[in-house]
Amino acid sequence: MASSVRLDLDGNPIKPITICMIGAGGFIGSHLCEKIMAETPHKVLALDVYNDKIKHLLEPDTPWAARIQFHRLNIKQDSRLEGLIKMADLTINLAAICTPADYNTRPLDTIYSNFIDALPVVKYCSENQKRLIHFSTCEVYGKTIGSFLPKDSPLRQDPAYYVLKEDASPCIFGSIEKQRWSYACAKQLIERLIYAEGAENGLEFSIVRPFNWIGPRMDFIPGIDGPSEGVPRVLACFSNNLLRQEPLKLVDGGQSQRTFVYIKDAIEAVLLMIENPARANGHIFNVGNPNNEVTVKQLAEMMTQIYAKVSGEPALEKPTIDVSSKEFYGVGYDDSDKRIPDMTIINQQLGWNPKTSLWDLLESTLTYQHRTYAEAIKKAIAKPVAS
Ligand SMILES: NC(=O)c1ccc[n+]([C@@H]2O[C@H](COP(=O)([O-])OP(=O)(O)OC[C@H]3O[C@@H](n4cnc5c(N)ncnc54)[C@H](O)[C@@H]3O)[C@@H](O)[C@H]2O)c1
Ligand SMILES: O=c1ccn([C@@H]2O[C@H](COP(=O)(O)OP(=O)(O)O[C@H]3OC[C@](O)(CO)[C@H]3O)[C@@H](O)[C@H]2O)c(=O)[nH]1
Repeated sequence: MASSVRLDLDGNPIKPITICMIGAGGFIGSHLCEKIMAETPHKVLALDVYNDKIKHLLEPDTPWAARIQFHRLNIKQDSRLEGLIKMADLTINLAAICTPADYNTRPLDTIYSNFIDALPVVKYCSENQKRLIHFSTCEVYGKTIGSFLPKDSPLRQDPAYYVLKEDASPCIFGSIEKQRWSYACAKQLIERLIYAEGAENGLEFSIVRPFNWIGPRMDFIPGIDGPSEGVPRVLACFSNNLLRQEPLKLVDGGQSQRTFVYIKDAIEAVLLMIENPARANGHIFNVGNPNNEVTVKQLAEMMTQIYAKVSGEPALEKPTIDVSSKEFYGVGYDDSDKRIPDMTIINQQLGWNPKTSLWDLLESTLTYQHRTYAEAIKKAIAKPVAS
């Protein structure tokens, strides 16, 4: 922990607080807990059904042992939830089903997880006058306005038709049978509910819209620390292919575009929100890196090149294959075409900017993936399958 007094962005000393972090055992939660333990005096009540990704933080002999407590609970059905929120000054809700392969195949679980299960959290924060930082998603923007223009329209090059602004862009989803949008729609409704609690009942809130945060500990590698048939998000899918020396699968040609931000940059933005309530309350924040835009095909090519460098293994002669979205995700899949975050609000309120280039963040992440999984994959491949 830093020994000097921490100051907020307005030069005031920051008082140590207690944070109830729901979903603390996930990808973002694990990095946020790490940062809070290493750099701040705050306490964390870490709630999740799993703790594998934060085990290293829960050892009794760490310098922060008295500041982190793990509570294994499912927020769907646990009477301890309100008490834990009451014990804290701030609640951060990260809990969600948030892998696209689930949105069209498990739409009910997706909607319950992202809307119904989040309701009591909002209610307890509002009733007990506790501050809430809620994790939404960039998917609430859906498709860009530009995607509806003719392919050759010059307006497609105009940022007004594709840059996504918290307070101006519309939310454009596909039809109801495109169940891909069940997640975005549930997240949109919980955002509206939180906003209304702020307007009508004075709830102090901030909403975070992450734009493809990536880095170590994201999701799982199928058959190693997750189900063999499971489909994680693209970073883990491509890592799995590279580790197994298989071609990377490009869904519908990999033409969709994404901006990727390094988890460690993004966590800095969340810490600024935590420690600057007067600047963060009442705002919705895009958190992404507009400079790191690629098509999914370009991402696959970059990851192939970087993995060859960090592993010392030569790249495949044919590193990618095309697969239809119906084959890969099933019926009801649809996609966001392009996601560039407007950075005005986070810049104005918190002075935050991302630092890490896509190349650098992939190099450190793939070094981690290789170090963590290469041996286990080799063993799994060598093991004869039981007949
Ligand atoms: N990673 C990104 O780029 C990204 C992008 C957009 C939105 N988000 C949002 O950020 C949040 C965190 O995402 P992540 O990438 O860390 O995902 P994650 O799946 O790694 O983490 C979510 C955690 O919530 C826990 N959880 C889920 N349901 C729960 C329940 N009922 N009770 C207790 N714990 C429960 C899970 O066990 C998991 O550990 C989610 O709300 C997600 O929608 C993330
Ligand atoms: O093997 C694969 C896996 C995926 N794709 C394509 O890559 C694009 C990105 O996919 P992914 O990271 O899995 O998810 P999305 O960006 O579409 O959605 C996420 O964004 C934020 C969040 O809310 C939470 O993380 C989530 O919904 C996409 O075009 C896939 O089709 C691929 O080609 N090959």
